Amino acid sequence: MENVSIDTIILKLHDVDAVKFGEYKLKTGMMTPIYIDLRVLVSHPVLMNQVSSLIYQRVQEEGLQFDSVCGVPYTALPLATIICSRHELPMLIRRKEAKDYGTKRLVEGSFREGDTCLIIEDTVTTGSSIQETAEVLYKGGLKVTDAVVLMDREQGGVDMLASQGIKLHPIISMFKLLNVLLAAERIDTKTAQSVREFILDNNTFSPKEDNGNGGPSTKKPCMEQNVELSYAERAKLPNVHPLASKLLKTMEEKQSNLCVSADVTSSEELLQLADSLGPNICLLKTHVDILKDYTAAFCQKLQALAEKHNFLIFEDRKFADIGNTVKHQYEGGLYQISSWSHIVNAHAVPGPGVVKGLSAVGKPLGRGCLLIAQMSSQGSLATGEYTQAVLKMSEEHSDFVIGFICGSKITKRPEFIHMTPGVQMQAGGDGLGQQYSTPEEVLCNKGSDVIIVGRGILEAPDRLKAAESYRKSGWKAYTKRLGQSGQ
Ligand SMILES: O=c1ccn([C@@H]2O[C@H](COP(=O)(O)O)[C@@H](O)[C@H]2O)c(=O)[nH]1
Repeated sequence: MENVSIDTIILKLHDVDAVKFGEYKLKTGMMTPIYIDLRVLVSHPVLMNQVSSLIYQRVQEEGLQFDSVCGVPYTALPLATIICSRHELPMLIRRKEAKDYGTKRLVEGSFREGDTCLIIEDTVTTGSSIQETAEVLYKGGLKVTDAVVLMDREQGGVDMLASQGIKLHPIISMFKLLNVLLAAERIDTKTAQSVREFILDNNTFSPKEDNGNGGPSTKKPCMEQNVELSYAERAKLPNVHPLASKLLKTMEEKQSNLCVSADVTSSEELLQLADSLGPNICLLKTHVDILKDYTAAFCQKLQALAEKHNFLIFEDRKFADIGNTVKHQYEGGLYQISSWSHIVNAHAVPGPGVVKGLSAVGKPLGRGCLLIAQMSSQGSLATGEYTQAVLKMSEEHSDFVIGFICGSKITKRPEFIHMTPGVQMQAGGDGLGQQYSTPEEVLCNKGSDVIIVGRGILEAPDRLKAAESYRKSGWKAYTKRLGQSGQ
Protein backbone atom coordinates (compact mmCIF):
# COMPACT_ATOMS: atom_id res chain seq x y z
CA MET A 1 0.00 0.00 0.00
CA GLU A 2 1.43 3.33 -1.12
CA ASN A 3 1.96 5.91 1.65
CA VAL A 4 0.13 9.11 0.85
CA SER A 5 0.94 12.44 2.47
CA ILE A 6 -1.43 14.18 4.86
CA ASP A 7 -1.80 17.07 2.41
CA THR A 8 -2.89 14.71 -0.36
CA ILE A 9 -5.39 13.00 1.94
CA ILE A 10 -6.85 16.40 2.90
CA LEU A 11 -7.36 17.31 -0.76
CA LYS A 12 -8.91 13.92 -1.49
CA LEU A 13 -11.26 14.27 1.48
CA HIS A 14 -12.30 17.61 0.06
CA ASP A 15 -12.79 16.02 -3.39
CA VAL A 16 -15.24 13.45 -2.02
CA ASP A 17 -17.18 16.07 -0.04
CA ALA A 18 -16.04 14.82 3.35
CA VAL A 19 -15.18 18.44 4.20
CA LYS A 20 -18.10 20.82 3.82
CA PHE A 21 -18.30 24.56 4.34
CA GLY A 22 -21.61 26.22 5.23
CA GLU A 23 -23.92 26.14 8.25
CA TYR A 24 -24.09 22.76 9.99
CA LYS A 25 -25.19 21.49 13.36
CA LEU A 26 -22.81 19.41 15.48
CA LYS A 27 -23.76 16.57 17.88
CA THR A 28 -23.54 19.15 20.68
CA GLY A 29 -26.17 21.33 18.98
CA MET A 30 -23.53 23.96 18.20
CA MET A 31 -23.72 25.53 14.71
CA THR A 32 -20.47 25.27 12.77
CA PRO A 33 -19.14 26.81 9.53
CA ILE A 34 -17.27 23.58 8.71
CA TYR A 35 -18.48 20.01 8.83
CA ILE A 36 -16.36 16.89 8.53
CA ASP A 37 -18.39 13.97 7.21
CA LEU A 38 -16.16 10.90 7.00
CA ARG A 39 -19.16 8.58 6.58
CA VAL A 40 -18.72 9.03 2.82
CA LEU A 41 -15.39 7.18 3.02
CA VAL A 42 -17.10 3.80 2.67
CA SER A 43 -17.95 4.71 -0.92
CA HIS A 44 -14.31 5.43 -1.76
CA PRO A 45 -12.29 2.27 -1.09
CA VAL A 46 -8.93 3.60 -2.28
CA LEU A 47 -9.17 6.62 -0.01
CA MET A 48 -10.49 4.44 2.79
CA ASN A 49 -7.35 2.30 2.54
CA GLN A 50 -5.11 5.35 2.44
CA VAL A 51 -6.76 6.85 5.52
CA SER A 52 -6.41 3.52 7.34
CA SER A 53 -2.70 3.41 6.46
CA LEU A 54 -2.24 6.94 7.79
CA ILE A 55 -3.89 6.00 11.07
CA TYR A 56 -1.78 2.88 11.44
CA GLN A 57 1.37 4.84 10.59
CA ARG A 58 0.55 7.17 13.49
CA VAL A 59 0.02 4.23 15.83
CA GLN A 60 3.48 2.97 14.92
CA GLU A 61 5.17 6.38 15.14
CA GLU A 62 3.79 6.84 18.65
CA GLY A 63 4.92 3.32 19.60
CA LEU A 64 1.52 2.63 21.15
CA GLN A 65 1.19 -0.58 23.15
CA PHE A 66 -2.19 -2.35 23.22
CA ASP A 67 -3.84 -5.76 23.13
CA SER A 68 -6.77 -4.93 20.87
CA VAL A 69 -8.30 -2.16 18.77
CA CYS A 70 -11.82 -0.75 18.86
CA GLY A 71 -13.30 1.71 16.35
CA VAL A 72 -15.90 4.15 17.66
CA PRO A 73 -19.19 3.15 16.00
CA TYR A 74 -20.10 3.67 13.26
CA THR A 75 -17.78 5.67 11.01
CA ALA A 76 -14.51 4.45 12.54
CA LEU A 77 -15.62 0.81 12.55
CA PRO A 78 -14.56 0.03 8.96
CA LEU A 79 -11.30 1.94 9.51
CA ALA A 80 -10.49 -0.22 12.55
CA THR A 81 -11.50 -3.32 10.60
CA ILE A 82 -9.14 -2.57 7.72
CA ILE A 83 -6.24 -1.81 10.08
CA CYS A 84 -6.81 -4.94 12.16
CA SER A 85 -7.27 -7.17 9.17
CA ARG A 86 -4.22 -5.83 7.33
CA HIS A 87 -1.92 -5.96 10.36
CA GLU A 88 -3.47 -9.02 12.00
CA LEU A 89 -4.43 -7.21 15.18
CA PRO A 90 -7.24 -8.43 17.45
CA MET A 91 -10.28 -6.20 17.17
CA LEU A 92 -13.20 -5.52 19.49
CA ILE A 93 -16.59 -4.14 18.51
CA ARG A 94 -18.47 -1.88 20.85
CA ARG A 95 -22.22 -2.33 20.50
CA LYS A 96 -24.29 0.83 20.71
CA GLU A 97 -27.09 -1.15 22.33
CA ALA A 98 -27.14 -4.63 23.94
CA LYS A 99 -29.29 -7.30 22.28
CA ASP A 100 -32.06 -8.72 24.45
CA TYR A 101 -31.06 -12.27 23.51
CA GLY A 102 -27.86 -14.31 23.27
CA THR A 103 -24.87 -13.04 25.31
CA LYS A 104 -26.23 -9.49 25.68
CA ARG A 105 -22.63 -8.28 25.54
CA LEU A 106 -21.80 -4.64 24.81
CA VAL A 107 -18.26 -5.51 23.74
CA GLU A 108 -17.93 -8.21 21.08
CA GLY A 109 -14.70 -10.12 20.65
CA SER A 110 -12.28 -11.99 22.89
CA PHE A 111 -10.32 -10.23 25.60
CA ARG A 112 -9.02 -10.68 29.14
CA GLU A 113 -9.73 -8.45 32.09
CA GLY A 114 -7.01 -5.80 32.29
CA ASP A 115 -6.22 -5.87 28.55
CA THR A 116 -5.50 -2.49 26.96
CA CYS A 117 -7.65 -1.44 24.05
CA LEU A 118 -6.66 1.27 21.57
CA ILE A 119 -9.57 3.39 20.34
CA ILE A 120 -9.76 4.63 16.77
CA GLU A 121 -12.02 7.52 15.83
CA ASP A 122 -12.73 9.43 12.63
CA THR A 123 -13.44 12.96 13.95
CA VAL A 124 -13.24 14.55 17.38
CA THR A 125 -14.95 17.73 18.56
CA THR A 126 -15.47 17.40 22.32
CA GLY A 127 -14.10 13.87 22.69
CA SER A 128 -17.40 12.64 24.13
CA SER A 129 -17.85 9.78 21.60
CA ILE A 130 -14.42 8.38 22.48
CA GLN A 131 -15.24 8.81 26.15
CA GLU A 132 -18.55 6.93 25.73
CA THR A 133 -16.77 4.06 23.97
CA ALA A 134 -14.10 4.01 26.68
CA GLU A 135 -16.79 3.82 29.39
CA VAL A 136 -18.25 0.71 27.76
CA LEU A 137 -14.80 -0.86 27.47
CA TYR A 138 -14.03 -0.02 31.12
CA LYS A 139 -17.22 -1.77 32.18
CA GLY A 140 -16.02 -4.85 30.33
CA GLY A 141 -12.78 -4.77 32.40
CA LEU A 142 -10.58 -3.25 29.69
CA LYS A 143 -8.11 -0.37 30.02
CA VAL A 144 -7.98 2.56 27.59
CA THR A 145 -4.89 4.77 27.60
CA ASP A 146 -4.69 6.07 24.03
CA ALA A 147 -6.91 6.97 21.11
CA VAL A 148 -5.99 7.93 17.55
CA VAL A 149 -8.22 10.24 15.54
CA LEU A 150 -7.98 11.17 11.89
CA MET A 151 -9.48 14.64 12.21
CA ASP A 152 -9.30 16.82 15.32
CA ARG A 153 -11.52 19.89 15.18
CA GLU A 154 -9.30 21.39 17.92
CA GLN A 155 -12.24 22.36 20.07
CA GLY A 156 -11.13 20.82 23.34
CA GLY A 157 -11.27 17.06 22.66
CA VAL A 158 -7.59 16.51 23.42
CA ASP A 159 -7.88 18.23 26.81
CA MET A 160 -11.18 16.67 27.75
CA LEU A 161 -9.83 13.18 27.08
CA ALA A 162 -6.54 13.95 28.84
CA SER A 163 -8.59 14.93 31.89
CA GLN A 164 -10.06 11.42 31.74
CA GLY A 165 -6.69 9.75 31.42
CA ILE A 166 -6.83 9.14 27.65
CA LYS A 167 -4.10 10.53 25.41
CA LEU A 168 -5.52 11.51 22.07
CA HIS A 169 -3.22 11.40 19.03
CA PRO A 170 -4.70 13.54 16.26
CA ILE A 171 -3.48 13.17 12.68
CA ILE A 172 -5.05 16.15 10.94
CA SER A 173 -5.87 19.32 12.83
CA MET A 174 -8.43 21.85 11.70
CA PHE A 175 -5.72 24.46 11.19
CA LYS A 176 -3.67 22.13 9.03
CA LEU A 177 -6.74 21.27 6.96
CA LEU A 178 -7.51 24.95 6.40
CA ASN A 179 -3.92 25.75 5.44
CA VAL A 180 -3.82 22.96 2.87
CA LEU A 181 -7.19 23.86 1.34
CA LEU A 182 -6.21 27.51 1.23
CA ALA A 183 -2.84 26.79 -0.38
CA ALA A 184 -4.60 24.67 -3.02
CA GLU A 185 -7.10 27.49 -3.58
CA ARG A 186 -10.00 25.25 -2.62
CA ILE A 187 -11.21 27.93 -0.19
CA ASP A 188 -10.60 31.67 0.05
CA THR A 189 -8.85 33.48 2.91
CA LYS A 190 -12.15 34.85 4.23
CA THR A 191 -13.58 31.35 4.67
CA ALA A 192 -10.38 30.06 6.26
CA GLN A 193 -10.24 32.98 8.65
CA SER A 194 -13.88 32.69 9.70
CA VAL A 195 -13.41 28.98 10.45
CA ARG A 196 -10.19 29.69 12.38
CA GLU A 197 -12.00 32.29 14.47
CA PHE A 198 -14.89 29.92 15.07
CA ILE A 199 -12.49 27.21 16.29
CA LEU A 200 -10.54 29.58 18.53
CA ASP A 201 -13.76 31.03 19.99
CA ASN A 202 -15.52 27.70 20.52
CA ASN A 203 -13.45 25.50 22.74
CA THR A 204 -15.83 23.07 24.39
CA PHE A 205 -13.61 22.12 27.32
CA SER A 206 -13.16 24.24 30.38
CA PRO A 207 -10.80 22.61 32.88
CA LYS A 208 -12.48 24.28 35.82
CA GLU A 209 -15.93 22.91 35.13
CA ASP A 210 -17.08 19.67 36.68
CA ASN A 211 -17.77 17.36 33.77
CA GLY A 212 -20.70 15.91 35.67
CA ASN A 213 -20.00 12.32 34.71
CA GLY A 214 -18.42 11.30 37.96
CA GLY A 215 -15.06 10.89 36.25
CA PRO A 216 -11.79 12.15 37.64
CA SER A 217 -11.41 15.86 38.29
CA THR A 218 -11.09 17.83 35.08
CA LYS A 219 -8.46 20.02 36.68
CA LYS A 220 -5.50 18.95 34.65
CA PRO A 221 -2.03 18.63 36.13
CA CYS A 222 -0.83 21.05 33.48
CA MET A 223 2.17 22.36 35.40
CA GLU A 224 4.03 20.67 38.15
CA GLN A 225 4.04 23.67 40.49
CA ASN A 226 0.90 24.89 42.22
CA VAL A 227 1.32 28.60 41.77
CA GLU A 228 2.18 29.88 38.35
CA LEU A 229 3.28 33.52 38.12
CA SER A 230 2.11 35.60 35.19
CA TYR A 231 4.65 37.06 32.78
CA ALA A 232 3.95 40.49 34.34
CA GLU A 233 4.64 39.19 37.85
CA ARG A 234 7.84 37.49 36.74
CA ALA A 235 8.99 40.74 35.09
CA LYS A 236 8.94 42.40 38.52
CA LEU A 237 10.91 39.75 40.41
CA PRO A 238 13.99 41.19 42.13
CA ASN A 239 16.40 38.62 40.68
CA VAL A 240 15.18 38.74 37.08
CA HIS A 241 17.69 39.91 34.47
CA PRO A 242 16.73 43.37 33.10
CA LEU A 243 16.51 42.03 29.55
CA ALA A 244 14.31 39.10 30.64
CA SER A 245 12.16 41.61 32.52
CA LYS A 246 11.79 43.73 29.39
CA LEU A 247 10.83 40.68 27.34
CA LEU A 248 8.29 39.47 29.91
CA LYS A 249 6.72 42.95 30.08
CA THR A 250 6.52 43.11 26.30
CA MET A 251 4.87 39.68 26.22
CA GLU A 252 2.23 40.83 28.68
CA GLU A 253 1.64 44.15 26.92
CA LYS A 254 1.36 42.65 23.45
CA GLN A 255 -0.38 39.52 24.68
CA SER A 256 2.14 37.59 22.67
CA ASN A 257 4.48 34.73 23.48
CA LEU A 258 5.26 34.30 19.81
CA CYS A 259 8.80 34.42 18.44
CA VAL A 260 8.91 34.31 14.67
CA SER A 261 11.86 32.49 13.20
CA ALA A 262 12.57 34.67 10.16
CA ASP A 263 14.45 32.02 8.19
CA VAL A 264 14.48 33.82 4.85
CA THR A 265 17.49 34.50 2.64
CA SER A 266 16.89 38.07 1.51
CA SER A 267 17.31 41.14 3.75
CA GLU A 268 14.43 42.87 2.03
CA GLU A 269 12.08 39.98 2.76
CA LEU A 270 13.26 39.77 6.36
CA LEU A 271 12.64 43.48 6.93
CA GLN A 272 9.25 43.22 5.30
CA LEU A 273 8.43 40.27 7.61
CA ALA A 274 9.60 42.19 10.67
CA ASP A 275 7.44 45.16 9.73
CA SER A 276 4.29 43.22 8.93
CA LEU A 277 4.47 40.63 11.75
CA GLY A 278 6.03 43.02 14.27
CA PRO A 279 2.76 43.87 16.08
CA ASN A 280 2.12 40.16 16.72
CA ILE A 281 5.46 39.09 18.12
CA CYS A 282 7.54 39.55 21.25
CA LEU A 283 10.73 38.33 19.62
CA LEU A 284 12.15 37.99 16.12
CA LYS A 285 14.69 35.24 15.61
CA THR A 286 17.26 35.48 12.83
CA HIS A 287 19.89 33.28 11.20
CA VAL A 288 21.88 36.15 9.82
CA ASP A 289 24.35 33.84 8.07
CA ILE A 290 21.66 32.56 5.70
CA LEU A 291 21.13 36.04 4.23
CA LYS A 292 22.63 36.31 0.75
CA ASP A 293 22.81 40.10 0.88
CA TYR A 294 23.71 41.04 4.45
CA THR A 295 24.83 44.63 5.04
CA ALA A 296 25.35 46.73 8.17
CA ALA A 297 22.52 48.98 6.94
CA PHE A 298 20.15 46.00 7.12
CA CYS A 299 20.86 45.63 10.85
CA GLN A 300 20.14 49.28 11.46
CA LYS A 301 16.80 48.95 9.71
CA LEU A 302 15.99 45.82 11.70
CA GLN A 303 16.78 47.61 14.96
CA ALA A 304 14.50 50.48 13.94
CA LEU A 305 11.67 48.02 13.29
CA ALA A 306 12.28 46.35 16.65
CA GLU A 307 11.86 49.79 18.27
CA LYS A 308 8.82 50.64 16.18
CA HIS A 309 6.95 47.41 17.00
CA ASN A 310 8.42 46.75 20.44
CA PHE A 311 10.00 43.36 19.92
CA LEU A 312 13.46 42.01 20.75
CA ILE A 313 15.92 40.50 18.28
CA PHE A 314 17.37 37.04 18.86
CA GLU A 315 20.21 35.87 16.62
CA ASP A 316 20.11 32.07 16.67
CA ARG A 317 23.89 31.78 16.25
CA LYS A 318 24.31 28.74 18.53
CA PHE A 319 27.86 29.59 19.60
CA ALA A 320 29.83 26.47 20.47
CA ASP A 321 33.54 27.18 20.77
CA ILE A 322 36.07 28.11 23.42
CA GLY A 323 35.53 31.43 25.21
CA ASN A 324 38.15 33.36 23.29
CA THR A 325 36.79 32.36 19.88
CA VAL A 326 33.11 33.00 20.67
CA LYS A 327 34.09 36.43 21.99
CA HIS A 328 35.42 37.33 18.51
CA GLN A 329 32.52 35.66 16.75
CA TYR A 330 30.00 37.60 18.84
CA GLU A 331 31.66 40.99 18.67
CA GLY A 332 33.46 41.11 15.36
CA GLY A 333 33.59 39.54 11.93
CA LEU A 334 31.16 40.46 9.22
CA TYR A 335 28.03 40.41 11.36
CA GLN A 336 29.03 42.16 14.61
CA ILE A 337 26.14 40.35 16.27
CA SER A 338 26.54 41.93 19.70
CA SER A 339 25.87 45.38 18.23
CA TRP A 340 22.33 44.62 17.11
CA SER A 341 21.01 41.38 18.64
CA HIS A 342 19.48 41.62 22.10
CA ILE A 343 19.70 37.88 22.66
CA VAL A 344 22.00 35.13 21.40
CA ASN A 345 22.26 31.46 22.26
CA ALA A 346 25.00 28.96 22.89
CA HIS A 347 25.64 25.25 23.27
CA ALA A 348 27.04 24.27 26.65
CA VAL A 349 29.29 21.57 25.12
CA PRO A 350 32.52 23.61 25.46
CA GLY A 351 31.88 24.15 29.19
CA PRO A 352 31.42 27.44 31.09
CA GLY A 353 34.09 29.21 29.01
CA VAL A 354 31.60 29.71 26.20
CA VAL A 355 29.30 31.69 28.51
CA LYS A 356 32.22 33.62 30.01
CA GLY A 357 33.48 34.61 26.55
CA LEU A 358 30.04 35.75 25.37
CA SER A 359 29.32 37.49 28.64
CA ALA A 360 32.54 39.51 28.42
CA VAL A 361 31.13 41.10 25.26
CA GLY A 362 27.38 41.04 25.87
CA LYS A 363 27.01 41.88 29.54
CA PRO A 364 28.33 45.46 29.33
CA LEU A 365 25.85 46.03 26.47
CA GLY A 366 22.90 44.70 28.49
CA ARG A 367 22.53 41.66 26.22
CA GLY A 368 21.33 38.22 27.30
CA CYS A 369 22.01 34.62 26.36
CA LEU A 370 19.94 31.45 26.12
CA LEU A 371 21.65 28.13 26.69
CA ILE A 372 20.54 25.23 24.52
CA ALA A 373 19.26 22.70 27.03
CA GLN A 374 17.30 20.52 24.64
CA MET A 375 16.72 20.47 20.89
CA SER A 376 13.63 19.84 18.84
CA SER A 377 15.37 17.54 16.37
CA GLN A 378 14.91 13.80 16.43
CA GLY A 379 17.71 11.90 18.17
CA SER A 380 19.08 15.04 19.86
CA LEU A 381 21.77 14.22 22.41
CA ALA A 382 20.81 17.17 24.59
CA THR A 383 18.76 15.23 27.11
CA GLY A 384 18.87 13.95 30.69
CA GLU A 385 22.14 14.67 32.51
CA TYR A 386 23.29 17.02 29.77
CA THR A 387 20.16 19.15 30.19
CA GLN A 388 20.68 19.21 33.95
CA ALA A 389 24.29 20.32 33.49
CA VAL A 390 23.06 23.15 31.23
CA LEU A 391 20.66 24.23 33.95
CA LYS A 392 23.47 24.29 36.49
CA MET A 393 25.66 26.34 34.16
CA SER A 394 22.78 28.80 33.65
CA GLU A 395 22.25 29.17 37.38
CA GLU A 396 25.94 29.92 37.82
CA HIS A 397 25.82 32.64 35.13
CA SER A 398 22.42 34.14 35.70
CA ASP A 399 23.83 37.65 35.27
CA PHE A 400 24.00 36.88 31.54
CA VAL A 401 21.97 33.71 30.91
CA ILE A 402 18.27 34.62 30.81
CA GLY A 403 16.82 31.26 29.87
CA PHE A 404 16.92 28.23 27.64
CA ILE A 405 16.12 26.73 24.31
CA CYS A 406 14.25 23.63 25.35
CA GLY A 407 11.30 21.37 24.63
CA SER A 408 9.83 21.61 28.07
CA LYS A 409 10.21 23.47 31.33
CA ILE A 410 13.47 22.42 33.00
CA THR A 411 13.39 24.56 36.15
CA LYS A 412 10.77 26.12 38.38
CA ARG A 413 12.88 29.26 38.82
CA PRO A 414 10.60 31.95 37.34
CA GLU A 415 13.41 34.31 36.42
CA PHE A 416 14.48 32.00 33.58
CA ILE A 417 12.56 32.10 30.30
CA HIS A 418 11.93 28.84 28.44
CA MET A 419 11.75 29.10 24.65
CA THR A 420 10.68 26.24 22.42
CA PRO A 421 11.29 25.78 18.67
CA GLY A 422 9.62 23.07 16.59
CA VAL A 423 6.11 24.47 16.84
CA GLN A 424 3.30 24.17 14.33
CA MET A 425 -0.48 23.98 14.58
CA GLN A 426 -0.21 20.29 13.76
CA ALA A 427 2.19 17.93 15.52
CA GLY A 428 4.51 16.06 13.12
CA GLY A 429 7.87 16.51 11.47
CA ASP A 430 9.63 17.84 8.35
CA GLY A 431 11.38 14.74 7.03
CA LEU A 432 14.80 16.12 8.06
CA GLY A 433 14.51 15.42 11.75
CA GLN A 434 12.57 18.48 12.89
CA GLN A 435 9.77 17.50 15.27
CA TYR A 436 6.73 19.70 15.79
CA SER A 437 4.46 20.15 18.78
CA THR A 438 1.41 22.39 18.98
CA PRO A 439 1.34 25.74 20.86
CA GLU A 440 -1.07 24.22 23.39
CA GLU A 441 1.23 21.26 24.04
CA VAL A 442 4.33 23.46 24.38
CA LEU A 443 2.87 26.22 26.55
CA CYS A 444 0.34 24.37 28.60
CA ASN A 445 1.52 20.79 28.93
CA LYS A 446 5.27 21.31 28.58
CA GLY A 447 5.31 24.58 30.55
CA SER A 448 7.47 26.58 28.16
CA ASP A 449 7.08 30.38 27.87
CA VAL A 450 7.75 31.27 24.26
CA ILE A 451 6.84 29.45 21.07
CA ILE A 452 9.31 29.78 18.18
CA VAL A 453 7.57 29.36 14.85
CA GLY A 454 9.28 29.37 11.46
CA ARG A 455 7.74 27.50 8.56
CA GLY A 456 4.34 27.31 10.24
CA ILE A 457 4.15 31.02 9.40
CA LEU A 458 6.63 31.44 6.54
CA GLU A 459 4.98 28.77 4.41
CA ALA A 460 1.43 29.87 5.13
CA PRO A 461 -0.44 31.48 2.23
CA ASP A 462 -1.03 34.57 4.37
CA ARG A 463 1.87 35.05 6.80
CA LEU A 464 0.17 37.80 8.76
CA LYS A 465 -2.97 35.77 9.36
CA ALA A 466 -0.89 32.75 10.33
CA ALA A 467 1.12 34.86 12.81
CA GLU A 468 -2.13 36.20 14.27
CA SER A 469 -3.41 32.64 14.70
CA TYR A 470 -0.20 31.50 16.40
CA ARG A 471 -0.22 34.56 18.66
CA LYS A 472 -3.84 33.88 19.63
CA SER A 473 -3.27 30.16 20.20
CA GLY A 474 -0.14 30.83 22.23
CA TRP A 475 -1.84 33.40 24.39
CA LYS A 476 -4.88 31.23 24.91
CA ALA A 477 -2.70 28.29 26.01
CA TYR A 478 -0.78 30.53 28.41
CA THR A 479 -3.94 31.97 29.99
CA LYS A 480 -5.32 28.45 30.31
CA ARG A 481 -2.16 27.40 32.13
CA LEU A 482 -2.52 30.32 34.53
CA GLY A 483 -6.15 29.32 35.12
CA GLN A 484 -5.16 25.73 35.83
CA SER A 485 -2.61 26.79 38.41
CA GLY A 486 -5.45 28.23 40.44
CA GLN A 487 -4.98 31.94 39.75
O1 LIG B 1 16.30 22.83 18.87
C1 LIG B 1 16.18 23.70 18.01
C2 LIG B 1 16.90 24.88 18.03
C3 LIG B 1 16.66 25.82 17.07
N1 LIG B 1 15.77 25.61 16.07
C4 LIG B 1 15.57 26.68 15.08
O2 LIG B 1 14.20 27.13 15.17
C5 LIG B 1 13.69 27.32 13.86
C6 LIG B 1 12.54 26.37 13.63
O3 LIG B 1 12.01 26.53 12.33
P1 LIG B 1 10.69 25.75 11.83
O4 LIG B 1 10.55 26.22 10.41
O5 LIG B 1 9.56 26.21 12.71
O6 LIG B 1 10.96 24.28 11.91
C7 LIG B 1 14.84 27.16 12.91
O7 LIG B 1 15.42 28.42 12.68
C8 LIG B 1 15.82 26.28 13.65
O8 LIG B 1 17.15 26.55 13.28
C9 LIG B 1 15.06 24.44 16.05
O9 LIG B 1 14.22 24.20 15.17
N2 LIG B 1 15.28 23.51 17.03
